[in-house]
Parts: sequence; structure tokens; C-alpha cells
Amino acid sequence: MSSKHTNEGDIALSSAVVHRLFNELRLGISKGDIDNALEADELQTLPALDQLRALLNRLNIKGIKGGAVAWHRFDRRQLPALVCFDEQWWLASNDGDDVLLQSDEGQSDRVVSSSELSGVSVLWLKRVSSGRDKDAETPTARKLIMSALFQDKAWLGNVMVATVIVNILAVATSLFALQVYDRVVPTLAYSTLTTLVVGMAGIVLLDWLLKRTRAKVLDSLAADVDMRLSKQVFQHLLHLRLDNQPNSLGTLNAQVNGLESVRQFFTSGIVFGLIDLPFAIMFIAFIGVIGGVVGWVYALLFPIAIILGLITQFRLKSLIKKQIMRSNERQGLLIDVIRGSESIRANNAGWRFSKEWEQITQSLASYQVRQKTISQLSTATTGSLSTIAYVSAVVVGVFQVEAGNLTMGGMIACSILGGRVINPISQGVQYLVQWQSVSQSLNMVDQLLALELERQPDQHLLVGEKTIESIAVDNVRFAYTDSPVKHLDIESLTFHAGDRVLLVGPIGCGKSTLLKVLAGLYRPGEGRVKLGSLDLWEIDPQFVTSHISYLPQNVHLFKGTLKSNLTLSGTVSDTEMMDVVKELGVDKIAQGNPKGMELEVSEGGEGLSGGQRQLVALSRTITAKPTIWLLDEPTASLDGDSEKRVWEVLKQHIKPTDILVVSTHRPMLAAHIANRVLVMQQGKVVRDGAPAAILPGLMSNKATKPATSTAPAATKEASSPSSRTKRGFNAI
Ligand SMILES: Nc1ncnc2c1ncn2[C@@H]1O[C@H](COP(=O)(O)OP(=O)(O)OP(=O)(O)O)[C@@H](O)[C@H]1O
Repeated sequence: MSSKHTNEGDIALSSAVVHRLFNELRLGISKGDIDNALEADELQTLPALDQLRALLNRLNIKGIKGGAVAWHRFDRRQLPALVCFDEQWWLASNDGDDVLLQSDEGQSDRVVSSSELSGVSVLWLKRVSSGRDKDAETPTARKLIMSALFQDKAWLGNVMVATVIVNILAVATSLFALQVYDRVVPTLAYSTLTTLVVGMAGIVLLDWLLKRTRAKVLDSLAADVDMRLSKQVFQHLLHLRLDNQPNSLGTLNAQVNGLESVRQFFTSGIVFGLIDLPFAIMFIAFIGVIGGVVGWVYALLFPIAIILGLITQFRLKSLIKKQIMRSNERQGLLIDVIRGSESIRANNAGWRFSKEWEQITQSLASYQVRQKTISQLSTATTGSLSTIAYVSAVVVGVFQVEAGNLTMGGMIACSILGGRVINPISQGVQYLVQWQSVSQSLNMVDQLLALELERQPDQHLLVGEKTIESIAVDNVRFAYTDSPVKHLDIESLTFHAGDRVLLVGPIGCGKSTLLKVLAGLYRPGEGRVKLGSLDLWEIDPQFVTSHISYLPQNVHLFKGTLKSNLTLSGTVSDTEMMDVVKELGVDKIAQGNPKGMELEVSEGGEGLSGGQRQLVALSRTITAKPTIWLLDEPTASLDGDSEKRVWEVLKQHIKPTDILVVSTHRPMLAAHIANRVLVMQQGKVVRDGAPAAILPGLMSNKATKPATSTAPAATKEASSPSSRTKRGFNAI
């Protein structure tokens, strides 16, 4: 720290500067409230970060997260934040390349360069994202459903006509009763009865045919909608920006599962119920025509039932949302427990997870009970309303009969039609409950669709250069989602054809992150990754993957067979695959099993040892024949002999003009393959040179010691393998 930088523990936060920060976060808290809260005794003695946290608690501000970090590790895109500089706290914001510092009102602002702040402490706060970006351009599940439904509108006319006819035919039943009671019964006119029965038989047949046709049309439409939506969601999932994926597997899982309830909604009878619902008004009108004022009884019931439904809907909305969120947590916990069952057993940690499981289940059950109570209350009330309406209609009908405005047949016809009003209304409440959960599921799917894709759908993609002679990072800064820390901060680094690079450094220094950025898996927030002379993110991803092969640190195998896992892309011939398999010794896995290469592999690669999984992944990489090999600790799970063999095989397969970058914690064992070594610390490359110049120093374990306040300045070793341009890097 420079003399201007103070131990922030000694400096109290001023309410003015906190007020400025809260204003930037649009928290709407007055300076007076902050003043009062800061004056509390228990806050006075706390370090600044704890003080800020306690302040948020006191002011009951939710949905904010924060932390403290040194300036040189801070991602400037996360400004404004508080910095402790020159014996006081300031609100720092970006001012072009410089930083604007503001403090108490009446005190003049300052503009300082980023380097002046080197070493100062930063306190940052951030609103926790709701996960939903309401970008108008983002496709939503509702939009997708609508476009799938109305792409070909021909069905709409057919279903509408069928629905209108089906509902008009329903009136026929009441007219039949009217005629029978008013004409047939008084005179026993059997010929009229026969005609009416024949007519009704025709009507029943027509009704059956129309309903069948309508159901068929809607079923195939639902299947189509389901297909399109699932496809779109899955494609979206496959092309998500990997560095932007939600951390909770439970949520991601639930977002995809949300499709299921949407599918069920469309394929269930609810849709019919909903499209028949408006016809309740038509039946009320018919009752009015036949029974006069009897119609008003049902006309009164209708809005009351609708209002009741809306109130239920409103009460259920937040409850169902909470329920879905808790259920996601439960799914996440379940996935975590299944995946980590060995660690749980080994650490005797079952009780901790059982407790969490019970807590979630308990709150889920209480939400369910509340939801049931609300919907049952609503169903029962609507049921009672319907009975009251029926009884009232009969009573009013009696007076209408007495007044000579209604016949007996008319009264019975009104009762039958009344049933057609009451049924959809009482079912309507259930529809609304179902709709609430479908609507929440659609929101979940929307959250998934709102996640950014690695390439924009309308992006014009370039075809890469024929021969790739270099890959470079240029002013690259990368931070994981919502993190204020720069996990990668490299000004200039180029790998040229023929480079065999060992990437070393302490754990968590950013080696894997650099490899993933080079592989085009993670997109840097700032700067460019250049494949040849083109920006990697402008190039067609197919081209990128055909030239770059990335071997991850944690190998993932998929459910299937050993063979299907070896030829994951499906583009490798059996002979090629078998040659590599033999060279690496993967065939020994198959030899020990009667199924040979058809040996079954379970989800995640269960059934194979860690070393065997690594060999399978290495075979995939070698058979992909890339130009750029990015290997993240490729031999970490192998024994000495296997490791030696792997390096030999790699040597044979890597062409002289290929680029190899290997992250390793055992550089001496790979030294014979390398002609360049990069040392990383805290996201920066701090040394770059020939193995002979760097590796001996590493052995004394000095170079990889974590930096304390600032990362050491990068040095370009005198014996660097070449003096090609931009080979080195600058201190930041
Ligand atoms: N998905 C993630 N979300 C947030 N932070 C992450 C994520 N993955 C890694 N990090 C952080 O990024 C930093 C660099 O991680 P990285 O995996 O690149 O380190 P590394 O040098 O490869 O470590 P190791 O030698 O242990 O493999 C670490 O501090 C880590 O905590």
C-alpha cells in the first residue's frame, strides 16, 4: 500500500458516502436514516465491511450482496463501489480510463488514475439479480407458444366453428326437454316424440364427431407446441454462455422441467374447458330468452364466480411462486447429495443434509397445505354459489310459471341450460389454479431463455483462416458472473505455431480459466481472444471447435458405452479410434471386460476409475486432431508409467506447427515436451520464458507463492524461446 492508502479498519464509513452508494443502487434510503443507523453503538467498533452489512440489516435492505477486495483484483465494470483512499472512504466510479472519487457533500471530487489506487481496499455492493432480464428481444416461452400456435392459422377456424356448433348443439338438449314437456306429454304425441328423438340422435352423433375432431386438432397442435418449445429450450441450453450458467443445478433443472407442466396443460382437457367458458354467456342469454328474469339469476352468478376466481388467483400467485422456488432448492439439494454421496458418507455429514432436506420439505408441505386450503375454499364457495343459483332459478321460475311467462317445459329447459353455465364456472376455479402453476412454469422457462447465448442468433459469423498460426489474448479481463474479482487480467499474450507451453501457478490462480477463455468456452468481459488475426467470438463455433481441443480438468463421461464415449463427436473412424486407444492403453479397460468396447458407462462416468476416465478423454482429444491443444492437468489422475506413455503419445500426435498449452502442477514431468513456461498468479501471467530459465526457480517454490497485496510485475525471461512480437506481457 502506498502512504496514501490507509488501513481501512481504522477509518469509519461516513453516512454521506454510504448514501451516495445507496443512491447508485437505487435503494431509496434517506441520509437521515443512514445517519441514525450508523450511530448505533454496536456498529461503531466494526470493520467497514461488517459495518456495511450491519447497516443493511438495520435498514432491512434485502437482495444485496457485497464484499471486500483489493483494487488490483477488482473488476472495474462493477463500479461504483467504496474505496478507502487517502485516509477516508470515497465513492469510486468510472471516469473514462480514470476513476472519479466522491466523498462528503461540500468536499471536492477527485479524479485519480487506476494505478494510484493500486492496493487500496474496495467495498462493493450489488443487487442480487432476479435472474430475469426483461429484454424485449429475448424470446419468451409465451411468445414461442404463440408463434407455434399461430404459425399456421388454419386450425383456428376449424376449432372455432366446431366449438360454436358443439355449444349450440348443447342448447338442443334443453329444447328437446322443452318440446317434450310442453307438446308431447300433454297430448301424448308419439310421432312428435319419434321425430324429436331422431333429431336428437343426429345431434348426439354430430356432437360426438365434432368433439373428436376438435380434440384431435388440439392434441396434434399441443404436441407440435411441445416439440418446438422443448427443442428451442434444449438448443438454448446447449448454446448457453458457459460462464453465465446459473449456479444452482436445481433451478436449471426446474427451468427445463417447467416444460412438462406446460405440456400437460396443453394436452389436458383444461383447454377445452377454457374455450367453452365464454359460451356460458351464450347459455345465460338463452335462459333469458326462454325464462325471462330467470336469466338474471345466472347473470348475477357469473361475475361473482369470476371475481372469486380472480381473488383466488391473486392469493395463489405468490404462494405458488414460493413453492416452486423451494421445490427447486429441494431438487438442487437432491442432485448435490446424489453426486456427493461418497463425500457425505466419508465425512459423516448425512445429518446436515437430512436437516436441510427436512426443513425444505416442511416448508414445502406448509405451502401445499395453504394452497389446498385456498383452492378448496374457493371450490366450495363456487359450489355453494351454484346450488344457490339453481335453487333461486327454480324459485324465480315458479313465480314466472304462475305469472304465465314460463311453461313447465321452459322451466326444465332453463335448469338444463343452467347446468351448462354452472359446470364451466365451478371448474373455472380449478383451471385458474392450474393456470397459476403453468404460468409460473412458463416464467421459469423464460428465465432460462433469458440467459445469454454464446453467439447471438442473428450474428454474422466469420469463417476462420485456413491455417491457424497463433492464438492470442489481447487486454483480456474475465470475471465469473456477479463476481467483482477479475479472475483473469492479461494485457497481451500470444501463442505461436510450434509453442509447447506449460502453464503453472498456485491453485486458483486462473490456469483453467485462461484455458477456457482460449478455448472459447468463456467469453472475456473485456478484450479479445484472437484466433489467427480474427476475433474468436466472431468466428463460426464449428470452425473453432474443429481447430481447438480442450481437455477439461474434471473429465465427464456420459451414459452409454466405452466406445460411444470415445467417439463422442461421432466423426472418428473405428480404426483411428482403436489406434489411439491402443497407444494410450485404453484398450486394457475393454480387455478386462466381456463386453469389450461395448462396456457400459453410467452417468458421469461411474464404472471407470479416475485415471481411466482421463485416458478416455485424452483419446477423444487426440482423435479430434486439433491445431491448438489446451490440456488442463491431463495426467493428474495417472500413475508414473501411464503419465510417461501419455506424453510420448502426445509428442507423436502433436504436429510441429500445432500449439500446445498444458496446465500442470507437475511441470518437471512434462518439461521434456515444453519449450515455454508461463507462471500465473492471481489471474495474471507473471513470468514467461524457456523451461530452463523458469523451472529450476519453481522447484525452489518461490515463483508460485501467492502474492500478498499486488501481483508481482510480469517478467519476460532473457532466455525466452523467441523474441517474437507480443510474446511477453506487461505488469498491470
Ligand atoms: N464457476 C466459477 N464461479 C466463480 N468463481 C470461479 C468459478 N470457477 C473458478 N472460479 C474462481 O476462479 C479462480 C481461478 O480458478 P481456476 O480454476 O482457473 O484456477 P486454477 O489455476 O486452474 O486452479 P487449480 O490449479 O486448482 O486447477 C479461483 O479463485 C476460483 O475460485
